Amino acid sequence: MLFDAREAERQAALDRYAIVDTAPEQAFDDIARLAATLCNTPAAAISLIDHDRLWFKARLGIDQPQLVRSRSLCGHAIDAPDETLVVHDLALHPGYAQRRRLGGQRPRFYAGVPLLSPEGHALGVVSVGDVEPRTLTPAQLEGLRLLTRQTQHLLELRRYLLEQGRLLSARDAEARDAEHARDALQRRHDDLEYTATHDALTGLLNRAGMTRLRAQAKARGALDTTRYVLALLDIDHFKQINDRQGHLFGDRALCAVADAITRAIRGTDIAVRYGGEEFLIVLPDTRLDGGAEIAERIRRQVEALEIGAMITVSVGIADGGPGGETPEAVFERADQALYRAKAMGRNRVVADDTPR
Ligand SMILES: Nc1nc2c(ncn2[C@@H]2O[C@H](COP(=O)(O)OP(=O)(O)OP(=O)(O)O)[C@@H](O)[C@H]2O)c(=O)[nH]1
Repeated sequence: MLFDAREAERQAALDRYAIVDTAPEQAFDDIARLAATLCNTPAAAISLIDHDRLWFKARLGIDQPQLVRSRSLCGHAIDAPDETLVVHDLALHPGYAQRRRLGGQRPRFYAGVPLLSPEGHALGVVSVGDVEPRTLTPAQLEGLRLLTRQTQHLLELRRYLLEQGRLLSARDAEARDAEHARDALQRRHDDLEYTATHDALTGLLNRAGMTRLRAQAKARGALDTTRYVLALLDIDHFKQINDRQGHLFGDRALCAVADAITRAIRGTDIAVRYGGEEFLIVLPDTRLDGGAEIAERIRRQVEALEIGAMITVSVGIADGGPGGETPEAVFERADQALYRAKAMGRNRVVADDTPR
């Protein structure tokens, strides 16, 4: 039971390196070659004890990529993790059931240094082997131990780099999530801003949108430095249309008028659904006669609409420009002109002619 718990901890320690069944790596291969050169043996290996097998991270002169754990010599690493095991002649130790083949021959000589984790768990063995019985000099044994220590450092470095890679990708994922959240928030903000500043029925700017636009320096500049025309457009007898044709038809008529306005103006002009059936059109860089032409074009287009009932509009226009009058005063004059258009019988454009 105690053994099971210790073995589980040992296996968990090995698993943290995520190294078993990975591809060969030059640094580990180099250490195995150094061990073979140092000890003058035809075989050397860096092996890891994984569940019921011994898996070679690096091997030189060994035919199989892994061994059955119970038939390997690795048990010594677990039984005596601080000791180097040297078996001068395996043939004299029938207990060591050696199935491993070294270049097709049976191994006779084995020396292995346990490979430990910083907490002292036996992860595997750095070993050398030969097909002849033999021994190692004290210097060779010491060298093998030093190479084992280097392997431990290499394992730690490898685990550290893996961990850093994992942390980096986690941070990248977090940054991506934050960016998505920011984008979603921005989209939500844009949606709310659009909803707040646009009329849901016609898609034109609403009064709040117009106010927001007026507050923008660019729009203020356009009205302060160039001549412009304000047009106030009102659908005639709209109450009657609603009463006779129903509210849904009334809504359709409002959309059709908004479309007619949008079709008649330029991209730099501004159309606003100002009230229920009242629209404000701002025509920057325009003189009164030009504004009257555009207003007349809209009026004709509305008159020509074929939506099931005749619709007409009355339009009052006034011009403004740099210096003197505020846009509010120009608006007031356009409103007066609209009033006169209504009074003169509707379905017409009236330009403000107040002497100034
Ligand atoms: N269907 C619909 N009707 C609206 C909407 N907003 C305002 N109205 C209606 O528009 C009508 C406006 O009526 P009035 O202000 O009396 O003006 P009018 O009937 O157009 O008369 P004149 O402007 O004098 O030609 C009212 O009946 C409102 O209920 C809307 O979004 N949809």
